[in-house]
Amino acid sequence: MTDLLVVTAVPAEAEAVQAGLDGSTVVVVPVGVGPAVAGAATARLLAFAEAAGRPYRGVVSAGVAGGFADRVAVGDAVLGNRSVAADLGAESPEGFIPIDELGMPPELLGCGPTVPADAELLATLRTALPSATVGPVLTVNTVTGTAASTEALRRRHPDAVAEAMEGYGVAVAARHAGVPFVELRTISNPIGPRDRDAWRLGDALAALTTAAVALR
Ligand SMILES: O=C(O)c1cccc(C(=O)CC[C@H]2O[C@@H](n3cnc4c(=O)[nH]cnc43)[C@H](O)[C@@H]2O)c1
Repeated sequence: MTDLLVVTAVPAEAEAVQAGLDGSTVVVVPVGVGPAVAGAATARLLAFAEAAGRPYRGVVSAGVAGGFADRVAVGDAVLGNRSVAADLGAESPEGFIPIDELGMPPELLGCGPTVPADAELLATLRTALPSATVGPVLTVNTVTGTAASTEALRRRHPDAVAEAMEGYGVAVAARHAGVPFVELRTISNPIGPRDRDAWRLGDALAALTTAAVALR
C-alpha cells in the first residue's frame, strides 16, 4: 500500500499527529501557515512522490482550528465534508461576494471556492472516528476576531463547523494531483472576539493525537 500524506501548519501539530500513529504508512509534514504556503508545499510533495513512482493514496490537512461555539466545543474533533475558501471574493457595500458570483469565466476559477472531501476517505475516517463532528471547514487568511465578522461568517456559512487557515489550499493541490483529500481538525478555541489566552492548544493537540489513531 502507498503512503497517506498528512500536512499540518506547524511542527507541534505534526508531532501530535505522529504521536497517534504506530509506524504505519503515514507521512506527516509541517508545511506552514496559510492556504498559499500549505497549497504550494503540498503540491510539491505530491509531485515528488508521483515522480518517484510512489504517489500518495490520500492527503489529509490536519491541525487545530477555531470552532463555531454552537456546533463544537474545545477539544472536539472535526472532519470536513468540504473545505471552503471563505474570504475568496470581493467586499461590497451590500456585503461579501464569493469569487464564483463575480461573473468571472468558470475556467479562471479552478476548483471554485469549495472543494468537497473525497467521499471514500471521509467515510473511512468517519467510521474510525465516530465522535467527530462532520461539516464544512472554512479556510481564512485572517483569523476571525470580532463578533461582527463571526456573525457575518455564520450568516454566509450556516452549516460550517470550524475555521482554519490551510485546508482549501491543500485541497486544491490534492485536486490538481488527482489525489483524495480530507480535512481533520481539533478545536483549540471558539471563533469570536480575539482572546489568545483562551486558546487551549494543549487540549487540541492531545485531541489531535487521539484523532490521529483513525489515520492508521
Ligand atoms: O505555539 C504553539 O505551540 C502552537 C502549537 C500548535 C499550533 C499553533 C498555532 O499557532 C496554530 C495555527 C493554526 O491553527 C489554526 N487555527 C486555530 N484556531 C484558528 C482560528 O480560530 N481561526 C483560524 N485558524 C485557526 C490555523 O490553521 C493556523 O494555521 C501554535
